[in-house]
Amino acid sequence: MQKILIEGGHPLNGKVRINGAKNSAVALLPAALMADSHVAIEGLPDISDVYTLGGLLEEIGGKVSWDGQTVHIDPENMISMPLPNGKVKKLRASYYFMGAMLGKFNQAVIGLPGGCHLGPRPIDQHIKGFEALGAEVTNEQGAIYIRANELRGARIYLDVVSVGATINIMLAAVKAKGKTIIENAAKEPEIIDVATLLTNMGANIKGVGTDVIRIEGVPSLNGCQHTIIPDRIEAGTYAIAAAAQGNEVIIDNVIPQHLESVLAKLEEMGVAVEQSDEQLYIAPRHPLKSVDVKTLVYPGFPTDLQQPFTTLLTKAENTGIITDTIYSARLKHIDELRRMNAMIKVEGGSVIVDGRVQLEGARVKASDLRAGASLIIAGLMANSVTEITGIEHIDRGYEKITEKLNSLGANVWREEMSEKEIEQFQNS
Ligand SMILES: CC(=O)N[C@H]1[C@@H](OP(=O)(O)OP(=O)(O)OC[C@H]2O[C@@H](n3ccc(=O)[nH]c3=O)[C@H](O)[C@@H]2O)O[C@H](CO)[C@@H](O)[C@@H]1O
Ligand SMILES: C=C(OP(=O)(O)O)C(=O)O
Repeated sequence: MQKILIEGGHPLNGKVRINGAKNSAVALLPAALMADSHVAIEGLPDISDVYTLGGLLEEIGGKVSWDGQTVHIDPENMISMPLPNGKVKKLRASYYFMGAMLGKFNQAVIGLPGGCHLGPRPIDQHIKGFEALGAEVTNEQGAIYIRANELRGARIYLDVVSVGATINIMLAAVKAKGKTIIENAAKEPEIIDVATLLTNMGANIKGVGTDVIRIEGVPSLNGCQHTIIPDRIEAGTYAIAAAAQGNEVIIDNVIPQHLESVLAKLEEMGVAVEQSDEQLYIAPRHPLKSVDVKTLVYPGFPTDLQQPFTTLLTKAENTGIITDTIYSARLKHIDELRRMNAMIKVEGGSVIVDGRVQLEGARVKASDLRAGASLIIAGLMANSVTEITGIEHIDRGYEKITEKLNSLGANVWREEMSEKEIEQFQNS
């Protein structure tokens, strides 16, 4: 088991390249199982979530191989097999095996997903969608059993705008007989990316990126080649790190439109932001102004950048307020930031962050992926060494984070934890 150490205070300069989007990758891989023949996906990020899902595809008989940046999936020998335990519990996106296997085999048995603990994360809207398509769904001892004689298109109104439910219903519906309409659908770029893959496989999907998605079922899906979109959350994390501790940072391989809400907030704080087709240039002008942030569904400010942004606000000149309307309990970073000298209060569902604080290095624990990102940024800003445990969460979503930060001038490294440290970590 390893920890990450950061000697803070070094200014960030230079260029960092962003990899393929985690939240696309984790849906593209299960989607690939629906094809009748070989699927190649280019640019998947080198992160543990991708390997976990690759392992699940292999468990059901798929052949998965890497050729540099491209992952090849041969689904010919895949079979309908229950996946109640093991890898499915390691991440959230294993729930996409529900929609994909239901769509392909008319049945699926999948353990309840793991992933970041952000407060309650129900999947009632996924289930509502599967049932509307004609499936019977039961929850037996922590696994979801889904069976259908035949899937038939349906009109489905999502009571909550959900990324996962939108993608899962899309997966289950692409081969269903007739027309499916998903209303109040989520509009995240990753949903468009998954729909692009499915369309390349022969699916008939219209309206992705709007809140009404129309799907005409097709009898079969062929293999194809697909290139993943860049990770807007990874790009946003580096943009926030650059605003906090940078001089001039260029973020390469990014779609700037995917980050408009975040870039607007950075500009409001006085950060110089320039955009070109595939790059962002970020240069902070201190002192940074305080801002208030409310997370919303896309194209609003993403909940996945709420925790990193909290860290940035500790450096602003006044008090900033962050309200997460998607996951109001996504707060596990706060006590850890307080250990680093941050002055943060939680009041009435909002996080109130005092600026003008010099963060200090401390021993802290990442309890979820973006809490980890917020602590890494705090470590870069702190005036001594920060030790972060729980880094398996960070490795779920950030490719080569220590190498990338060091290439920007940071001093970040990994160390093996001693037995005593592991014991303390496990008991904490
Ligand atoms: C693998 C992946 O893509 N993860 C992302 C995905 O998670 P995930 O797909 O799990 O998040 P959702 O968009 O589904 O959740 C949005 C909100 O809807 C609620 N909800 C969701 C489904 C449901 O059936 N019932 C229900 O009430 C959730 O509790 C939450 O409050 O979108 C989140 C919101 O942008 C991001 O933080 C996660 O990084
Ligand atoms: C919450 C996240 O991931 P997951 O949904 O996979 O837990 C995230 O990427 O910030």
